[in-house]
Amino acid sequence: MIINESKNKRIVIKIGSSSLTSRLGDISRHKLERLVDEIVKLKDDGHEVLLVSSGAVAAGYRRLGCLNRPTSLAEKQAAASIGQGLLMESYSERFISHGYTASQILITRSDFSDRDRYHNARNTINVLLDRGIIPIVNENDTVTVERLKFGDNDTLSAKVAGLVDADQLIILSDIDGLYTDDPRKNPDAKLLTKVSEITPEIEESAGEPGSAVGTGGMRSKIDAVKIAMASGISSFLGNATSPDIIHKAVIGKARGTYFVPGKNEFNLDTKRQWIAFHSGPEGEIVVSNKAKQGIDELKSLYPTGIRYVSGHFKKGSVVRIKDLDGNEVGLGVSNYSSKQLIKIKGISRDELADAGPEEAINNKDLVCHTRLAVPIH
Ligand SMILES: Nc1ncnc2c1ncn2[C@@H]1O[C@H](COP(=O)(O)OP(=O)(O)O)[C@@H](O)[C@H]1O
Ligand SMILES: N[C@@H](CCC(=O)OP(=O)(O)O)C(=O)O
Repeated sequence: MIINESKNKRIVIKIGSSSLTSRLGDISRHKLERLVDEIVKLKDDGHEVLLVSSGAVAAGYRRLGCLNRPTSLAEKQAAASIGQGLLMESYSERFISHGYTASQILITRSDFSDRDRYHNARNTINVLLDRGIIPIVNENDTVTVERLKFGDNDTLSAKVAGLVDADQLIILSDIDGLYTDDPRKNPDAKLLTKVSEITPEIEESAGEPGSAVGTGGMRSKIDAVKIAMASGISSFLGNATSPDIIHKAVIGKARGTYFVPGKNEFNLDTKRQWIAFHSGPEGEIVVSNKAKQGIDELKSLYPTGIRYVSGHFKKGSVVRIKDLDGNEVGLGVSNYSSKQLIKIKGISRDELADAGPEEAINNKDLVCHTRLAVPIH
């Protein structure tokens, strides 16, 4: 795998709990410092680095008085409240010892579902990266209710990589990469070194976490890679304990799995990423078969193609687009409120005259599910 080494890149690195913890399940300072030292080499080479780090629960549960990693939500959140500060302290101390500054960013899903807050997060992170700071992102575990959780840091890292237009997403775990099956269960499983399409076989092979501290297992890593691919970002999955793994991953010489977005990938811009992965749709419109075909071809949707409208939404809201059989075919930003759409549905462009924009949904504000084989929301 040959990668242009000379260009300074924007790299998002995700470190899972399993890569930061000892066999007892608490934070291993040695592992953390080794990874920081590797990141420092990238910084010295001129790359911009953003870290998505798990480990808050692992770092905090003992001081909470638990003997083992807790399983109840309230205890996990309490442990994260203690552990997040301790985790950041360890990161900050080590980065500062090398002359670099780290910053903490805690995110909940609702921070991303609001478009202004999404943009604000992007602007803030850009300032930090421009000034050579290493932002360290984690889910804001302590305050997040289950329903509003990103759930795992794998998909969070891919969404952050999209937000900041990263050149590469590096996911470090306790395994050498993606295998044809969970190698802990199947000794004949083979390592896949390059993947340019997430096939149904790959989806099936991706199993549960391999340790008691991991959250999403290979399943959530594949979901993350799909989000990165849809955003046009290359990913790498490898073992955090393998020497010099981060530098080698960047130059394309690491043992692990490289995921390369194929030419046919949709390559969502930031607006479409927001519509696809973050927005909270507020209503539904059902479209004719002809209009559905247009959506599959990523063409704008006109009022004439709309059959039914349901829900109460304002102009500018994201709506689900369904076909006549009730299957969701896409998502889009409506140029009209639900009230207005009910009035103009089914009418032709000529009849619409000067009542408003010709398109009910502009193709730039449209995400089509058939072109986007990734989990939405
Ligand atoms: N097809 C697969 N290839 C590689 N690992 C797999 C596969 N299916 C399941 N796994 C398991 O996923 C684990 C990594 O996920 P996880 O435990 O959540 O780690 P992390 O804490 O780094 O996020 C591996 O240790 C492995 O046992
Ligand atoms: N936010 C949680 C970790 C969530 C998570 O995704 O964990 P992991 O599967 O180890 O990357 C924490 O900091 O403990």
